[in-house]
Amino acid sequence: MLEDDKREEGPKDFPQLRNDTFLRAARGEETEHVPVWCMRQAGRYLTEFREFRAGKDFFETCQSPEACCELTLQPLRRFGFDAAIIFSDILVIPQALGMDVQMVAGKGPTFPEPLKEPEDLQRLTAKVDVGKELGYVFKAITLTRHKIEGKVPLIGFSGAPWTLMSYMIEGGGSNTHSKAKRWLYRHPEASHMLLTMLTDVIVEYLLGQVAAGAQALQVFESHAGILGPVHFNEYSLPYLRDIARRVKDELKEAGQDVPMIVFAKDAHYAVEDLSQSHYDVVGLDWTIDPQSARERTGGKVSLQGNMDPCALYAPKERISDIVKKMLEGFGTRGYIANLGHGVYPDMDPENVGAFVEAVHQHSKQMIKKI
Ligand SMILES: Cc1c2[nH]c(c1CCC(=O)O)Cc1[nH]c(c(CCC(=O)O)c1C)Cc1[nH]c(c(CCC(=O)O)c1C)Cc1[nH]c(c(C)c1CCC(=O)O)C2
Repeated sequence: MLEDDKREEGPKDFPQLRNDTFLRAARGEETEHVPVWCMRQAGRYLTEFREFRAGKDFFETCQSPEACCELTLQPLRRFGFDAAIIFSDILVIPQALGMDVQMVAGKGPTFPEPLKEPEDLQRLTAKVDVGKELGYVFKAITLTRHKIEGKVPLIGFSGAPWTLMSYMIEGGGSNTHSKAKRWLYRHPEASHMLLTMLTDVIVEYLLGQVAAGAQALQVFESHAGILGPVHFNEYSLPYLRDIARRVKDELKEAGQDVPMIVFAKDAHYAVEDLSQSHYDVVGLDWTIDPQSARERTGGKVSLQGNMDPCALYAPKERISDIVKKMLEGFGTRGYIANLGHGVYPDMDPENVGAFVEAVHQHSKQMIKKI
């Protein structure tokens, strides 16, 4: 028994993958149905999640591989998702850089001492030992890859540089992001310095996740929308590209091909550029029409998204109709169904289940007719 347990610890001898529709769709290959998963599929809308998290600190939960594994698996026990995303948070990177981040109930992530001026960059750890600081995420991924028993692929993720930079300067959520944008206008050099530092850590972090067992990677640029096209092109896109290129180059050398997804929320103006930024999949929020996204990306990449998370408040029959239209807009090839952002905490889990079933049912029928 002890030997078995020990064997389970390493990032090798993983159970064979039984459902690879998500990976095939990411590569633009044919599938029997359109794969589906939801951002924030592990979350407070599930009673079992709330029970498990009750009374525990959020980031302590993130630091426990066993807890992350359990929370990642919870939604798979309920719904027929075609992929799982490791339970963690994008803000573990600022923590690895030496910043204090707390999750405050009712307020969200909070940095007691955010970066105020360029001198504050000196407070950040210059050379982060990613294996040491974020090894708990790698352990969570390895453990989950074993416990998921090959049911579906496991997605690793990271926040993108600009989104992390904006949290580190704002100190938490913000409507205007004016403190972080002030840096872009007033301290462009220091901004690029910070974004470069973050990019270096993110590349190593994503590669570490793959070495630990992640079968796909998603990069969240959740705060893209606050940047206009000019700032996006200067402060987001080059770093997103650099991340994909460096991760892919490194993996190629090792003979590995791990699909990468970029999700730049509210960056509809950048969809063409994102489709040529070395990612396999472009994730979309609901503000962009599926058919026009297809036309604008010209079949160069797979697409993921993009039902309005609020559409899950609709009655189940209506959800089914909305899903059907979405599938018709995207087409069934090179497409991964998802919401345009995370599942909201007050969502009825049954409606999430209805979404998953509708994607499978309609897409199977559509593919049969082709
Ligand atoms: C911006 C961002 C964060 N974290 C993340 C993003 C990018 C995606 C996005 O745009 O939403 C990424 C994230 N956070 C979480 C995941 C886990 C995997 C999954 O999607 O199921 C992922 C992929 C767990 C989480 N991260 C968080 C929760 C909810 C809090 C809890 O469990 O107690 C979960 C399930 C907390 C969190 N963490 C963050 C916020 C804004 C919040 C919400 C705060 C609140 O609503 O109170 C930062």
